[in-house]
Amino acid sequence: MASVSIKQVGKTFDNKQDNTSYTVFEEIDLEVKSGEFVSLLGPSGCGKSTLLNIVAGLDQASKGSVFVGEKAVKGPGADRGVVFQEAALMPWLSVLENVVFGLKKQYSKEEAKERAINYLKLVHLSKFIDSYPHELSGGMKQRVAIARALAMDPDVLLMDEPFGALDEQTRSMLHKEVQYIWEQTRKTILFVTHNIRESILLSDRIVLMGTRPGGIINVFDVNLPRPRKTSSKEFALLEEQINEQLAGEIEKVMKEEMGDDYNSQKATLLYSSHRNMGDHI
Ligand SMILES: Nc1ncnc2c1ncn2[C@@H]1O[C@H](COP(=O)(O)OP(=O)(O)OP(=O)(O)O)[C@@H](O)[C@H]1O
Repeated sequence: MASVSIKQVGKTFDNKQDNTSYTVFEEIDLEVKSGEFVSLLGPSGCGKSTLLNIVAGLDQASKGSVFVGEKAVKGPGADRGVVFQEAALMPWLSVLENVVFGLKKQYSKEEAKERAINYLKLVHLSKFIDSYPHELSGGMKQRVAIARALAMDPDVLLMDEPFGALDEQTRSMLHKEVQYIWEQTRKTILFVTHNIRESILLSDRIVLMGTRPGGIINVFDVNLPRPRKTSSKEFALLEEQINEQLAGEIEKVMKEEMGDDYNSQKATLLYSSHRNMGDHI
């Protein structure tokens, strides 16, 4: 297990074609403690994925640095496992072979197989180890992707909207699964979502990001006992609080994007009746 320290990280994308640049965020400071589950929540385009990719070493910060434990992030590494919205499994390999694939360098054939089977057990896919990706549902594919990441025994699990493309029931089942996995493994988890409920259900802390200028606008501690009930009064209260702040951010973005076409009444109608703003941001 290891902590993640994001220190004064800024990111600017340069567009060489027209010599312009776009600063996503100027300076982000965030400390994710060892074993902590932290969600990044915010409107579309605020830079959640960009920040996660920088921590993953898939993208480079324009300034600042990221540490996993004591080690500075210089690129992708086995200490960080990443799960994306799409499972990206190799279709010509079975479920077992997909998980074994990344383990071949580090482990003997037998060890890799045993390890893969254990992690597929953890995500409750023992019965499907010989199936091929096209025979699996979207939720099952994501469970394979999670097993594949965990089998490498990373210190940190980075998840970028892992359930964003799934239906509500499957998503809800996978929430339970992730909580179970987190309790079993106590990995440090950084989780990108635009779903308020999902973030309250799963996280110890929710980092709310804003846009233009991008950055952290608030951090919410979720001091609710697990497993969390969406029907509880405390849950609803926190949801309302986050919703209010997020709605303000979204309105700001819409105003900028629409300019004179922006109609605040219309926007309020569109957004305010949805507590779970997941589909709208
Ligand atoms: N490679 C790139 N080149 C130029 N701009 C980029 C690049 N990647 C991302 N951006 C821009 O950076 C901003 C942040 O993008 P990012 O995908 O991190 O946001 P996000 O909060 O994850 O959004 P979403 O919830 O829609 O996935 C966006 O305005 C996006 O257009």
